[in-house]
Order: sequence, then C-alpha cells, then structure tokens
Amino acid sequence: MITLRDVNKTYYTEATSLHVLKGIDLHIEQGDYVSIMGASGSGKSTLLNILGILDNYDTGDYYLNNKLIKDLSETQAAAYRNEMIGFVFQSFNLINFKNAMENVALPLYYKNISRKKRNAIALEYLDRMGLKDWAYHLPNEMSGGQKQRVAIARAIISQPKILLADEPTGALDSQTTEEVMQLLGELNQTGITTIIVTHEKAVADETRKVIHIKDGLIQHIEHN
Ligand SMILES: Nc1ncnc2c1ncn2[C@@H]1O[C@H](COP(=O)(O)OP(=O)(O)OP(=O)(O)O)[C@@H](O)[C@H]1O
Repeated sequence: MITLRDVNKTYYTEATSLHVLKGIDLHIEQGDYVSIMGASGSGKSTLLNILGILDNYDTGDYYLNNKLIKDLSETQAAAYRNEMIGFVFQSFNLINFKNAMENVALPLYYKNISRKKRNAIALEYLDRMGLKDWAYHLPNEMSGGQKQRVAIARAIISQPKILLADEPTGALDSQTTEEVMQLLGELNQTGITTIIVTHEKAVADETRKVIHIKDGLIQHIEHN
C-alpha cells in the first residue's frame, strides 16, 4: 500500500540547509500497525508529513496504492489525502468553540451531506468512542483522553484507509494512554493501516512493527 524508495528531504532556510531524510526505503502493507521511533530531530514528523501528503519530498519515490505522489497536482494531492488519510495529533487540534459532535462532523462538511445527517453520523462515531454523552460538550470541558477520542472519531469519520498519528499519547497520562492505544488497536483490527510516531516504548510495543529512525535513515525495523 505504501512504498517509499530512496526518499530524501532537505529543509532550506535563508542561511542554511538541513538534510533531514537521507534515503528512506520503506514498505507498509495494507492493514499494518506500525510505529516510528527515534531521537528528537531524527526526522520522524517529517516522514509522517510526507506519508500524509502534507509535505513534499525532494527526490525518490512515494507510491500510495500504486499512485506516484509527486505526479499529483496540488488539488489532486489534497483530494487523495482527504480520501485516503486521517490524522491525529498530540495536541488534538480540536476547534474550541465547537462541541464534540460538531468537531467530529467537520470533515463531512465538504462532502455535500446535510447538517442533520452529518451530526447523526458524528453521534454514531462518538458512540463508538464511548463518548455519546459528551456530544454537546466543548473541548475545554473534556479530559485529554476524551479530547483525543473526539479527534480520533473526526479522523476516521471519512473512512480513510490510513490513520497517521503524531505522538497521539504525548499529552496523556499512562492510564489514558492505554485507553487510547486500546482504541487505536481496535481500529487497526477493522483494517485501517495505522502509523504512529511515538517516543514511548509502551506505545510502540502495542504495534506490530517498530521503525527505528536515526539521523534521517531507517536503522532497523523491529517486529513485535
Ligand atoms: N519546516 C521546517 N523548516 C526547517 N527545518 C525544519 C522544519 N521542520 C523540521 N525541521 C528540522 O528538521 C529536523 C527534523 O525534524 P522532525 O520534526 O522531522 O524531527 P522529529 O524526529 O519528529 O523530532 P521530535 O521528536 O522532536 O518531534 C529538526 O532538526 C527540525 O528542526
């Protein structure tokens, strides 16, 4: 499903350049459950952003379901991203003045679905996350774990094939981390390819493969 061949990425600033990814070769199968670990600055988020078609790479190839990403126009890339990928972030990225249901329903706004239908679908997803009673609460009335579950519901409401999570448990205590990981594990069981960037071994241990990155290169892949 995901194939990267010799992918390189350099960030250019006015005075300097930083070669962050130095030839990444990677294959991830559909339905796989993968974590990416490595020291701060090793290039994990950069890799995740490229996988998520949020950022460009300079050289090499990235195929997602046999589509070569660098061949897509910006509009095509955005459409493909929306169709294929859901995102979860450490800081939840919820809209503070919208309640949980409205946050979850947001991706459907662009899909020509009536508000009533959008909200009904969002309620179903919140129910799946065990948050039915929190639908009308604002994010700042919820715990970190609850907010992350709202964010996960929002990430999967468009039924993406891939879920990309950048430090999804980075702001959570260990008990809540376990709950969120349980949820991500269950989602992966339904067939969604799941890729998690994490610093936490306990999180990586839950995944099937751990990709260790060092200085912009894959050092080794550990199989759990
Ligand atoms: N937009 C950018 N412009 C310039 N440099 C950047 C940019 N984004 C990241 N970098 C630099 O690239 C390097 C890799 O960053 P990246 O965020 O991929 O690392 P990371 O492994 O995810 O680190 P962390 O664990 O701290 O999040 C870092 O030195 C970072 O400062």
